[in-house]
Amino acid sequence: MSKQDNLYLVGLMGAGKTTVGRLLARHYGRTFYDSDHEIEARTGVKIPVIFEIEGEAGFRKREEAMIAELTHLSGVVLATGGGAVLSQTNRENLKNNGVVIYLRGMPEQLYERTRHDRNRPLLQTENPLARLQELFRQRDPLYREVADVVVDTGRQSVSGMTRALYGKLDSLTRGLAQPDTAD
Ligand SMILES: Nc1ncnc2c1ncn2[C@@H]1O[C@H](COP(=O)(O)OP(=O)(O)OP(=O)(O)O)[C@@H](O)[C@H]1O
Ligand SMILES: O=C(O)C1=C[C@@H](O)[C@@H](O)[C@H](O)C1
Ligand SMILES: [Mg+2]
Repeated sequence: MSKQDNLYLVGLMGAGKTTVGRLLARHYGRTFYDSDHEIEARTGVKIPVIFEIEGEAGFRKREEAMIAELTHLSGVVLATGGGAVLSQTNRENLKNNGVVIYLRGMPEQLYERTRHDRNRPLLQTENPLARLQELFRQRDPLYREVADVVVDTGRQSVSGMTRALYGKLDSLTRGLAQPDTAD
């Protein structure tokens, strides 16, 4: 398996990893996985319940095992959980087995996108914007460390961002990608 066989998305909560990941998978004819969804499917409960029962540390263990499993597959687009890059093992698995795309959003914008959603336990605080700012400071260097491509989500729409990505990725994955040019 070579690095070009897979595409991995990293970035903070609300960056668009799941949304953009699905579109990339369809475009390149690859199988889409979302590590958060796989963990939920495997445990039969939502992520906030895992945090409640096992704490963040318990969730991170499950996440590490899941990322290891998913980065051993070939021909996939993988949307990772926002905190996956905290683990060095995950960072190595991601860097070694796929082209890593960092969807880079600013905390203020991510706050707007996530404020009505209750499924992100780390944002269930009095001041979720301050939490996103803190997470951005901690994690931006880690996302950059693993990334082959950095895309600022800025004010771009999902479709604008995905189109810009096709151009960058086609040169990185030349010969291996099988774009479905219909979208
Ligand atoms: N570029 C964008 N412009 C506007 N809205 C966006 C953009 N990207 C994502 N969104 C919206 O933001 C919300 C969060 O996106 P999404 O769930 O894909 O993020 P995520 O990175 O997978 O987050 P998490 O790490 O929490 O799983 C969704 O409602 C999505 O439609
Ligand atoms: O940023 C994070 O640490 C998280 C992001 C989500 O994708 C989930 O993996 C979980 O809510 C933790
Ligand atoms: Mg997601």
